[in-house]
Amino acid sequence: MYFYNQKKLEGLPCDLQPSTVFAKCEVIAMAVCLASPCGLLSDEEEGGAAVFESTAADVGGLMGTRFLGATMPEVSLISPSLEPQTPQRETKSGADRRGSTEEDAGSEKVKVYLRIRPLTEVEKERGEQQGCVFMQDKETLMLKAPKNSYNMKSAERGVAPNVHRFTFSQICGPETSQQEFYERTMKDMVRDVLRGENRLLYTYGVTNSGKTYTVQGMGREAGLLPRALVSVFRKLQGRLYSAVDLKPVLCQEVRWLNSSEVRMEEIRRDLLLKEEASSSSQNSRPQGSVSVSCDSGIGGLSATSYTASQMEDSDSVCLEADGLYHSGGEGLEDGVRFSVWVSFFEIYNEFLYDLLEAPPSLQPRKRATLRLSDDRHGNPYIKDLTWVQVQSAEEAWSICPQVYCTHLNHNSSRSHSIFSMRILHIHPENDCGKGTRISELSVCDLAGSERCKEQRSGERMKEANNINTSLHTLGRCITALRNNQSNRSRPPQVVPFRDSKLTRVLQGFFSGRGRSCMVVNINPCASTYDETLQALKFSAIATQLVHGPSTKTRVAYIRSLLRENQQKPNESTLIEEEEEDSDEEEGDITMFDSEALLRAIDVLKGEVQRQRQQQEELEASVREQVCSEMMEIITRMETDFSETLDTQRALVEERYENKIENLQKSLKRYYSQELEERDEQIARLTAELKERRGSVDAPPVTPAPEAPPNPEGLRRSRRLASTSFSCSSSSSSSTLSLPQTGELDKLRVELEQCRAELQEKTQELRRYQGLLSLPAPTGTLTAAVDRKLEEGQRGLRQLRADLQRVGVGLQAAERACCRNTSGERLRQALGTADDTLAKQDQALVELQNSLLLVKMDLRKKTDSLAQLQPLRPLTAPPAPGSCRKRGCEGAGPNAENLHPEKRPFFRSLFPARTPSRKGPPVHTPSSPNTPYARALRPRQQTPLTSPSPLRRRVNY
Ligand SMILES: Nc1ncnc2c1ncn2[C@@H]1O[C@H](COP(=O)(O)OP(=O)(O)OP(=O)(O)O)[C@@H](O)[C@H]1O
Repeated sequence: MYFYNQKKLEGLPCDLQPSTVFAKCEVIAMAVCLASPCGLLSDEEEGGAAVFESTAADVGGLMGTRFLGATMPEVSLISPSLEPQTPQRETKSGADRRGSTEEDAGSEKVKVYLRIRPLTEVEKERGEQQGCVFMQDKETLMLKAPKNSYNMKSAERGVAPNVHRFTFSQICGPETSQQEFYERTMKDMVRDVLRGENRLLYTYGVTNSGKTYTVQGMGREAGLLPRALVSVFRKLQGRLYSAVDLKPVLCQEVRWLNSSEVRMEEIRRDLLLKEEASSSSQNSRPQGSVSVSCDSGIGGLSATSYTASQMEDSDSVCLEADGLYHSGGEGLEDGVRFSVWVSFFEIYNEFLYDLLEAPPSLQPRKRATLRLSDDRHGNPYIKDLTWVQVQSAEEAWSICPQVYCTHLNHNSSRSHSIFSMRILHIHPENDCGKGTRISELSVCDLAGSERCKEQRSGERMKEANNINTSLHTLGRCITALRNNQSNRSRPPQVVPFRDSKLTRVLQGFFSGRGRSCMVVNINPCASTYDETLQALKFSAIATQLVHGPSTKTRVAYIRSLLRENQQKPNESTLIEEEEEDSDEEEGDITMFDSEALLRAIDVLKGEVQRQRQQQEELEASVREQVCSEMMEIITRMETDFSETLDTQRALVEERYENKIENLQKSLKRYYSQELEERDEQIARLTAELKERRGSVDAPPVTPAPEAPPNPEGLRRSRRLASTSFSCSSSSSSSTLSLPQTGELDKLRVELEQCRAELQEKTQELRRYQGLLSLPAPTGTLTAAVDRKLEEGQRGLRQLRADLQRVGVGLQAAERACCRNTSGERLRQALGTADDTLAKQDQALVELQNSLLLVKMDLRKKTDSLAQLQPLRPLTAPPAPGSCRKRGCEGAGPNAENLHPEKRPFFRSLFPARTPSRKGPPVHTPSSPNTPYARALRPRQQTPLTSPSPLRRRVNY
């Protein structure tokens, strides 16, 4: 939003792409900061200033501070060059650079000088200096924010650094004299101007920083301008063109004046000089010999009646003679005569005023404004600006200081004032001024930046706004120029010269028609620290500017263009002539006639056309190439994608097939185990039941010697193996049921044996009963036992039927499991099987209970028999294989304490036949080895467990 608004302010398009926006950020940030010369230092500006500083020091710094959220550097650094200056480069700024001003054109940085003025007496008394300005070395200045400054407040909030470092081409401290400063700054410029170059020097600084002192001077300390004038005229001594018939017009053209015009020019000059002389004498008379305000202090310059001592002093402030002067015009073109013309105007509230228009006494009350126009080459010039030919430095100064005084009194440096000196280089053979070259030296004293908030009245506020607007525009122009220079790969940015009068007037010096140099004035007072800081930031951009190509470069370029166009014979002669000229002397664009320039333009047009066509062809081929490459990439991507998709699909399918298979296997295994367990359980129960039933008739048996190895594991492994091999076919059910059927048959046979044995025993028992003539209760007991046995047999039959049903159900479940893995159906089948098994369990439990009851009855019966034993007649021979022979000592009193299930069934049933020998029961060959007895032996060791839950669901 911030940038959007700024762009609207700047008139930039708002539909920029993000990348473009970021590219523009730097410019905008700088523009925002450059708006600060108004002195309105808000907190936001301080934040923006930090952005600016980082930008100036390092292009990446902008993102670093503002956008990437990097921490604020403690010290900001602003340098004229992005790269550190090498010592080689520094040494070049000396005498070596003289005479080679153009050799590195296009790469040399714009010179920015800093001048720190000393404190005045008043300021010293006020205790102004608080150590906020340090000269680190001749090129580096350190600023440290004083306590009450805005900058310090911002620094305390962490939004701006409180120490700033600026680097300049050269820093001149308070002790630097006017002469020294002139030599460092203006001397070379004067030399270049006399050689035909255009030069601009402009001073910038806050109010009361010493700009006027630097340009004009004070008292006997002459400033840069009077020194430059003196230097020029001394160097041109004896070479001046005294006639007034050649006059500079438009931007940089010369016009031949007719006699009446010459006369008019002479009258104007006389009037100005006379007026100046009279005003000076008026000024001097009441003030006596002390003419401070208008006195240049330079010997020979002032036309006013100075005292003798002043003149002497003035003479002593003589400019140091340079090489050109000593050689009596050495370095100047031979035979060329020079005509010097001066103009002076100001830009006040964005209006141009001619300060040489007419003597003040002749001026109407309301001053006329001047208009800016463009010549046929598009160069701006001030229409109707007064140019006065001067024959000496005194004449030039006699006009200008007078106007300076007026100007100062009138506007008090609230305008930008520009003094220009045009030197016509007149060749004696050139008729009517043809081929006359013009060079120009301009000195611009920019208005000081001021705080708008201190300008309470409307007029002052307007002045300050206009000053700041023009300075802001100057800053934008410099920024745009710098961007164009530093980023040649991008299309050039439009430099907004037309946005203010000041930049439009100075445009030529920034766009190749000459060179500029900036002088920054500061005062070391703590009270103006914030304004000083802003002024330095403003100047920091200028330090990064590079001089544009000089006029000579342009001339050479035009010549090269014309050389390309040599096909036409008549043109070649012309070019030869021009080449001869060029060998002779380099000139500026005015040396070409219009035909040659038009031809050059045609060549350029053709070149533009050719390049455009080339670009179009290149673009078309690039587009085609990009399209085909993109298509290739897209096709490759499609293929890769479909391949990946197929692979993924196959993988997923395989994974799920494996999962299903595993699930089926695990289900099969689970239900096979379940079936096996059930089978075994049923078999065990059946066997137990048979054994129980058999034991009713069987004689007491000795405990089984050692239980045979549990066939359960073998059976299970056998069944598992058969299950795994038999897979899901129905054959698995037959495989499972075959051994079961055989066993059942076997059991049935054994059961029949047991039954027969039981019947035999029953008969024997009845015989005994008959012998004993037992009372009724015994018969009742026997009947109860019989009844119970019958019940047990019924239960057994029932159990068998149930078992068959369960087997069928389980087989059906097995088939369902293997055929269809549908969980629901499987669960239903399992539920049914579970129910059946539960019922069977219940029936078994009931059967067990019945057996227990039978056992209890039998025990009672046995007890009764034991009581009746002494009453039995000894005549009766013992039956073969009776209990007496088998021995049942272990079933004595100890046996009574055992659990009914754990006591030997037949021993408890027939205790009378238990052998009397002690020790563990021994399995004798005579012991009955019925299936029931065999089944009973392991049961005696392993009591029947309660029915386990039949269902263990698999969680999946
Ligand atoms: N280098 C210097 N040596 C001694 N005194 C100086 C120097 N520079 C400036 N001064 C003094 O500082 C005061 C202010 O200078 P000056 O009037 O030139 O400032 P300014 O920037 O032109 O102000 P304004 O913008 O208001 O015109 C003057 O009294 C001047 O004599």
